[in-house]
Amino acid sequence: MVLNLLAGLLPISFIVGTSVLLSEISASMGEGTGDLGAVGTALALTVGAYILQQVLVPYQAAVGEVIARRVDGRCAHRLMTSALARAPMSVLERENVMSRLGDARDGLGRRPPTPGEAVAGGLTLIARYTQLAGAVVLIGIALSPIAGAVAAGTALVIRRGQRGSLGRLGGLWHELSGPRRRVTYLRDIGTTVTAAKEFRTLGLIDWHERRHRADAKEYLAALWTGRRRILFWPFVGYTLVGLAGGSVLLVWLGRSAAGGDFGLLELSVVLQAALVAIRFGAFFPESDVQTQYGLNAYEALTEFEELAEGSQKDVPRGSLTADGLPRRGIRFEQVRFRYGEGRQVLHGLDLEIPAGRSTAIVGLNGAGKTTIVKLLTRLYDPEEGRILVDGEDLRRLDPREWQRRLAVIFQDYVRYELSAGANIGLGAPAVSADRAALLAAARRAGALEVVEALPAGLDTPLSPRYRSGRDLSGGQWQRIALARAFLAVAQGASVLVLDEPTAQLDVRAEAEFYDRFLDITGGLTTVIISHRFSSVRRADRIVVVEHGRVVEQGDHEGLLRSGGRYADLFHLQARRFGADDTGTGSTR
Ligand SMILES: Nc1ncnc2c1ncn2[C@@H]1O[C@H](COP(=O)(O)OP(=O)(O)OP(=O)(O)O)[C@@H](O)[C@H]1O
Repeated sequence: MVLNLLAGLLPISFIVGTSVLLSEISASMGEGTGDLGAVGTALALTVGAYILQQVLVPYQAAVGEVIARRVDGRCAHRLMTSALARAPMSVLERENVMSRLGDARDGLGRRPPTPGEAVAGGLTLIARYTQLAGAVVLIGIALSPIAGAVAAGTALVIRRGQRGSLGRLGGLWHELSGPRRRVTYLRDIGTTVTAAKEFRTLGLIDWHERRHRADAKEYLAALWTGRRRILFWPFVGYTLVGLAGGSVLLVWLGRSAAGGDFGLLELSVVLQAALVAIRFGAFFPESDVQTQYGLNAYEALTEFEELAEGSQKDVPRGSLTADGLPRRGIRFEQVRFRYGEGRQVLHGLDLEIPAGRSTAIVGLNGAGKTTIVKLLTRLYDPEEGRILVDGEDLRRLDPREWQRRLAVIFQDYVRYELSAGANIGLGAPAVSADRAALLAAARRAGALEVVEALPAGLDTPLSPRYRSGRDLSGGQWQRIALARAFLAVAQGASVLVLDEPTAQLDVRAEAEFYDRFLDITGGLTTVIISHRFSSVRRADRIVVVEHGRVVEQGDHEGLLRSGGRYADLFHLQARRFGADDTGTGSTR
């Protein structure tokens, strides 16, 4: 408050100082003799007020930053304690409460400027530099060209100091991105409803508070030490340059005026022009932060584009049509694959997926089942070996066309915060407005009763964050996702790939799903992935994957008879889940 009071009063002192200065000079000019003493006092008052004002501005900014951090910290703390610990869950899950919680969370996030703001801020520099050029010309004409050069030099040196320090600050910001992400993550997770459930039941609220506080302290300490290192001494240095240049100009001006070298008009012009030049050392709120940080985002964007596009060249983009494929089948031949520099996931995998039949891929966690789907969908390509579709290398097919032949539901499919209809419609955007098609797909997937129980049927938003929105249970979501896949099938996809399609269904729904599955998918090429052996026994072919290789394949009866890995795991799971292990009964 004191700083701000002073910041308000100093410009007034400055006005008084300059007015006294002008009147002293005009009086001395009227008398014909220059009273250097009176002019000097007025000049000292003016310059003093000006210097103090310049020095106060950074303090005002620094104290402002401390206040902002403390108030934000306090608000974030209040938000987190209410969300995590105090508000009853039933209240937290209400649409209007969630929406206010989201607004508060978003409002507390520090948003760096965008590249667009950098461009807009950069344009305002034209005004600043035009103003400087005009001021230099005026000083040059009214006082002397050398004084003009001093004004220009001083302005540019302090400007460079300001901008250079800000640039180095950008580097520090980048360096601290890891710790900053951790603090932001902890703050955000502390204000989400899902975390609130776990944090309460696991008793993590105190842990979270301590962790957030400690991480925030560590991050801010590093940020502020770095800032002081980067900003303080350069600021002192450049300010001294500014003061020296400014003082030279003002003293020169005072002497010339007092000596009667020029009149009131010139004095007023030069005084104001000199101040424009000196002010060039100040921080430009309309452009500096914007151009610095907005460009950080732009640099990250271009670097990302280079990396992404550079590596895109390595990915073959085939052009053969995938229309009607596969007619005979898909074959993985000696496929080897690893994610990035990680360990080998597929070790020479050979796999047949006959067209028009159902293939189940079973195996324990981490065996590589989902990886097979990612290769089949061309999200990745094999490191060695190849995948053939009717004998043609998958890499030679147009990838978009091939992907349209597939209807895939990944294990971690997305639960879109859109209406139930849109969630199903995303399976085939071309018919997403066709309600009959959506309902038919829902019926096929066993999702019709889920849709019908919703207050606005297909139009109900599937998120409690919207008015009259509803959340679904895990199993109900899975049926909606299945309906999405069936819509794609109805629109021409011929390979249906389901990764753990029943993982979240209850036992009865799972049994029902598999009992009906073969009937509703007759004639399609289907690939079902599961780690539950009993559920896929009716598939035409069962492939057992272990450590990235196919270790056994055949039908259920044959695999049981051979007494190998499938039989072992099937019996083990059957005993564990209480299922009838003769291969004919249903899950109890
Ligand atoms: N994006 C990835 N980056 C690095 N490694 C990965 C990635 N995805 C999977 N892996 C690794 O690849 C291996 C096989 O994973 P995959 O998801 O194919 O197994 P899975 O058989 O489908 O397992 P689950 O039954 O648990 O779903 C695992 O060891 C996993 O850690």
